[in-house]
Amino acid sequence: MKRIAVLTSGGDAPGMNAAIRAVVEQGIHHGLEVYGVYYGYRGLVEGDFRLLTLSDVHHNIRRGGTMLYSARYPEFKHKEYQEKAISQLEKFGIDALVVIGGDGSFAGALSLSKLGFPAVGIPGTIDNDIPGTEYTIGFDSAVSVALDAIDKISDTAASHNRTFVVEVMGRHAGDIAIWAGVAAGADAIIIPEEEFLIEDVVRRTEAGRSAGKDYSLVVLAEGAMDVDNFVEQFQILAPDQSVRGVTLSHIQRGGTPTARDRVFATLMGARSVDLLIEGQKAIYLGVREEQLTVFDIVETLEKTEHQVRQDLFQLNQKLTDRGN
Ligand SMILES: Nc1ncnc2c1ncn2[C@@H]1O[C@H](COP(=O)(O)OP(=O)(O)OP(=O)(O)O)[C@@H](O)[C@H]1O
Ligand SMILES: O=P(O)(O)OC[C@H]1O[C@](O)(CO)[C@@H](O)[C@@H]1O
Ligand SMILES: [Mg+2]
Repeated sequence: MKRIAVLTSGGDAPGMNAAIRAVVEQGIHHGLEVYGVYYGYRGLVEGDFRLLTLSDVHHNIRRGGTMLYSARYPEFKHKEYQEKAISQLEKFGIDALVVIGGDGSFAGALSLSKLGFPAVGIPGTIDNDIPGTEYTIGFDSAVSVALDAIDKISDTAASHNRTFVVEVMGRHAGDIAIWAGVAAGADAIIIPEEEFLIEDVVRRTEAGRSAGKDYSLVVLAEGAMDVDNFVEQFQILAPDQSVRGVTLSHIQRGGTPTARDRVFATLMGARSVDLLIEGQKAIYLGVREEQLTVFDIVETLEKTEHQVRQDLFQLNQKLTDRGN
C-alpha cells in the first residue's frame, strides 16, 4: 500500500478535523502518501484530490467543521457514480479510502466496498445514529452545545415561570434529546423512537410546578415533531402556561470539539490506517463499552439498527412522573 485518501461527507461534525489529522499523521508515519478528497463524494466523483502534508493538518485538532469541506451528493446512490469514483481513485493511484461521516456516508463506503474498492468508515455525525457503535465523533460536542444553550434558556424560563420547548437535532434519532434532556433535568424528553401524548407532557410540567419547580423544560427531538406545531397544541391544552418554542438548529454542529470527540477521533483515525495496512477492505470503527471496536461494514450495516439509550430515557420518564 502506497497511497490512501480521506474524505468527510454529510453534515460536518466537531472532531472530524482531529480524525483527518490522525489519518494523515499515521499515514505519513507509515510512509504512505495521504490525499484529501474535498467536498465528500462529489469531490470523489469529480477528482478533487490534493496531497496532504503535516503542516496542512497539525493545527486542526482543535477546530470544528471539516477542513476537507463536505457535501450532500445524492447522485452517489447510483452505481454509475460509484464506478466513476473508483475510476478517479485508480487514476490517482489510490489503494484505499477512509470515509468520515454519518449513516448515509457509510452507505456510500459500503457500496465502494461491494464494488471491490477497500474502504474504512470512521463515524462522524452529531446524530449518533450509526448501527453497532454506541458513539459517533461529534455527538459529545453537540450535546455539550445543546446543554449550554438549554441552561441559558432555563435561566430566563425560571425568571418568568415559563415553559420552554427546545427542539434539538438528531435527524431520525433521539440521542441528542435524551442526553441533553437528562443532563438539563427536563420535565419531558420527546424522541421519535417512543410514542408520546402531549397531554402527558402537560401533566408532567404541571406536576413539576406543583412540586415547586419555577419553570418547565421540554426537550424535543427534531425527528419526533415540529416545535411550532408542538407548542401550538401544548398551549391549547395548557392555556394558563406561558410557553415558548426554540429551535437550536445548526449551532449544534459548530464549535470546538470536546476532549472526548478529539480523543476518539484520534484513536479511530490512526487505527483506520493500521487496519488498511493490515489488509482490511470493508470495515468501520466504533465504540462499545468505551473500547474501540471494529465492525464488518456489510454484516453490521445491513443487519443492525441503531438503538437509543432506553435506560436513560426511561430513567427520565420515571424521575419526572411526579404522579398528579
Ligand atoms: N444509500 C447510499 N448509497 C450511496 N451513497 C449514499 C447513500 N446514502 C447517502 N449516500 C452518500 O452519503 C452522503 C451523505 O449522506 P447523508 O446526507 O445521509 O449524511 P450522513 O453521512 O448520514 O451525515 P449526517 O446525517 O451527519 O448529516 C450523501 O449525500 C450521498 O452522497
Ligand atoms: O445541514 P442540513 O443539510 O440542513 O442538515 C441538517 C441535518 O443534519 C444533521 O445536523 C446531521 O445529520 C441532522 O441532525 C439534521 O437533521
Ligand atoms: Mg445521517
